[in-house]
Amino acid sequence: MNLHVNNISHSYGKVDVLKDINLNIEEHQIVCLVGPSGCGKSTLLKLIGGLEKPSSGKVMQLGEPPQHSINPLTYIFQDFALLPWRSVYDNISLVLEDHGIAKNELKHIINDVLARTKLTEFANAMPKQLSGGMKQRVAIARALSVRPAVLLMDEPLSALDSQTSELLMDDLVSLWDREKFTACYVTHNLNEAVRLGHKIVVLSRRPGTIREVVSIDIPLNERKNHVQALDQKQQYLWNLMREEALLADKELINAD
Ligand SMILES: Nc1ncnc2c1ncn2[C@@H]1O[C@H](COP(=O)(O)OP(=O)(O)OP(=O)(O)O)[C@@H](O)[C@H]1O
Repeated sequence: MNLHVNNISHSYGKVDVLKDINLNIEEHQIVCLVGPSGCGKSTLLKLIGGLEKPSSGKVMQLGEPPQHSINPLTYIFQDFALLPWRSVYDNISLVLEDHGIAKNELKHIINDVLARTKLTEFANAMPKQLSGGMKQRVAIARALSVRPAVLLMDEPLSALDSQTSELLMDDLVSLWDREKFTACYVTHNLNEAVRLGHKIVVLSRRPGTIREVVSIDIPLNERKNHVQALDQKQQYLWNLMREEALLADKELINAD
């Protein structure tokens, strides 16, 4: 399934947040949204996920979601959003319950996503026993278990230290390699964007418009061997954003 963002503009009251956004999210691609603070990245993700309705324009779903998809547009949040009183296994089963899935099938789905995210031996652990990186892996496993058409990821690594983020980026790349998924990934971290994005959408300051869409053709699993090319892309992105990031930063300070 592809998503087409068709001429979306959005305001909160008198504040214009997004203006004339047109964007394609193609099946099996990871599209990263970057841009200065407050430019509307998370808002755009919410509009794409249907959590909010745009002031004008629409998001079109083209084609069918994967077979047996329980939740075609599935979120992964920065703060993991696990229930502390449920084990890893039960946090995943939570999103599958009440969908009429036979017990055996449910077990199969959960064991499969636990294996894919290397969590099998932690099935019975409670969230408080897990590191931040492990918690986010559980959140990723839970999201994959519902067979999403598009994963909507809002700064999923930003609560983690840099080494853990590195490991999780590797995990995301190998998950994508094994079974291609489609994702829209909000980040303020340009290193994440160049490591994970097939397409990187650079938004301007608020009201966010699309300044440029930068494509990276290097396969995800080869990117670590192309440090120089990625550094150049990252520098290019930063040059596009630098002045606006400085202005956005000042705006926040002035607003205090
Ligand atoms: N529910 C809301 N009601 C009113 N204003 C909102 C709401 N959500 C976001 N905003 C405002 O819309 C603007 C864009 O916010 P958004 O969180 O989408 O930006 P962002 O690019 O994700 O920011 P950041 O990089 O700082 O996380 C901000 O000025 C924010 O204060």
